[in-house]
Amino acid sequence: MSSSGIAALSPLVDRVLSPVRFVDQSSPVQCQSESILIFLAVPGSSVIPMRVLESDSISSVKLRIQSSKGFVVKKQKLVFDGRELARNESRVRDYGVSDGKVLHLVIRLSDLRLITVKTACGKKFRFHVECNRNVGYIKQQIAKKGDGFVDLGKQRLICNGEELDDQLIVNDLCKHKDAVIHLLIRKSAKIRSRHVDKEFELSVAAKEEPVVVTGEPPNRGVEARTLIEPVVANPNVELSPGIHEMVRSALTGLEKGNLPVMSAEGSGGAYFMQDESGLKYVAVFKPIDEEPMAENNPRGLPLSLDGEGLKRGTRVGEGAYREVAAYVLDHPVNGRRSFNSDEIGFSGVPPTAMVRCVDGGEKGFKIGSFQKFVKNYGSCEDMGPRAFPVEEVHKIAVLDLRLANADRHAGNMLVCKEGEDGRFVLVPIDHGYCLPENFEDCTFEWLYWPQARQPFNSETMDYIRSLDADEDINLLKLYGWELSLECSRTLRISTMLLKKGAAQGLTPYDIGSIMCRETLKKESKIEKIVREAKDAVLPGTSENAFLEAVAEIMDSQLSELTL
Ligand SMILES: Nc1ncnc2c1ncn2[C@@H]1O[C@H](COP(=O)(O)OP(=O)(O)OP(=O)(O)O)[C@@H](O)[C@H]1O
Repeated sequence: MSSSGIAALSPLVDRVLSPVRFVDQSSPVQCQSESILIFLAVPGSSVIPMRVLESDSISSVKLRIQSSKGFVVKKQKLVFDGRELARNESRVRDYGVSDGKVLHLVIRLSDLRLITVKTACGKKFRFHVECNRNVGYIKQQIAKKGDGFVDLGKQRLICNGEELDDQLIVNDLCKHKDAVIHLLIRKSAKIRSRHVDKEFELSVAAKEEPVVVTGEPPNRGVEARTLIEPVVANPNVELSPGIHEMVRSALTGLEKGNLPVMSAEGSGGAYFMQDESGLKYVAVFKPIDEEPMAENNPRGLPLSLDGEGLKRGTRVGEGAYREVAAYVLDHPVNGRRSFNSDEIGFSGVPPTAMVRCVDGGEKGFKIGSFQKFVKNYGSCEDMGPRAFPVEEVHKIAVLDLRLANADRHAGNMLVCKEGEDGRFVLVPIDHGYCLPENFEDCTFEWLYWPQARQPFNSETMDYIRSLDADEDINLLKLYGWELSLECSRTLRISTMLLKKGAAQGLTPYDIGSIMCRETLKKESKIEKIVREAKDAVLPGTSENAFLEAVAEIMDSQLSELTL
């Protein structure tokens, strides 16, 4: 990768990222007038100006960020005006992005190290490097950023008495806690390096002294004094032994001093809780106050102005409830989810509960979802979908269709292996945006997979037939979450669509295509059905009568479709 591949996020930005394209000679004026200057805000650094065309697709903008800044497209999340620019094929202007606007870029936290170089005479400059850069690259940056005062050829980096090879990776430098690194320039100067939170600090000093580099991953929010307990709104709900065991194990881990480790991925705070041995993760804790656009979000996302979450029809601070709801509603094949059973659900959502975690912060505690950690081989983002068994894809499709999930991207399906033949098993995670108030942002990664075009098998059909949205709403109420009218309407309509569609022999693809918008601006078939039903009933009509109107319109649309 070229040297421009780093996030050189100094206040003096080297150059504006400008669009590279084949210009249509016949309409140069139009092309120019579309060009706008936007700014990328990246946590912990100054903004990056970027020139784009309003007609650029989101994927092409991400590609340009990748080629000039090095952040892999798959790991980027762009947020504008409180909304994730989730549809890669949509255009910049579709999301209302115009000249001078700021886009927030969320990337993997652990991928960056902020390097601060201080000279003996007080000169200071900073730059970022990614963990996968090597020592030679750091030297280049020091030479470049230091206005040539540190000649490339005269830099030497020493660790444990041995000169570091230029090929050594930054991540390996920070691997061992308390590693001591000397960076020598000519004979007399040296650079002191220190790993502070996610920063990796180097300071050039006149005489040599050993300094400490810690290789700790960034860790924020949850601190050493943390203790955990389940939160149950209804005293009659007895949590299952498996959930108690998960909490107990994380608690023992904390008591032993095994602190939560912040995940590098995701747009909210997610912490891996360790067991007593410190060798195993047992759970993932996602505090409410660190959700995207919540007050303590650690990924640099701004506060939501109107309380709406990153996806339309969701609320900031409700993500943890939705996570728990997805588990509670994931009924086992042979019956309903019951409080004190650990039976795995049809779709395999890992056991999830609400917990309260005492911490050293201002409030003294954090509340959030607590989900069993699932050992995995990566996510569906890391491999093509062809190898996944059809029923594995269908079980996730059923869950997403029932819950109108607005965040089923490939990174939210973990890939595991089972049995002696190493059969692939998919585990759905991250349900903070399920059961939205409307269908606007529903997107399903699996929709484009070949398995989605296969019919449901008989076991899945039986399961779908057994679903009952009213029962589900009552179950959630028992757990302490009374769904709003809008969210319960979503659950009722999506369950209705799944049941009716499956009964008519439609595939997950067919049903998913009714639920998801084809493009950002074009309403989906389900939205159209809901709109027509609203138009058809009189104001003040009961919810049941409204749902009957939805059912009637849905029936006629489905029969048109099957014809
Ligand atoms: N139950 C789990 N078992 C194992 N790993 C998990 C689990 N839940 C989450 N993770 C890991 O933690 C990371 C962050 O979690 P998650 O995706 O739920 O966070 P998020 O902030 O909601 O992300 P997103 O930006 O996708 O909405 C995931 O990428 C995944 O690697």
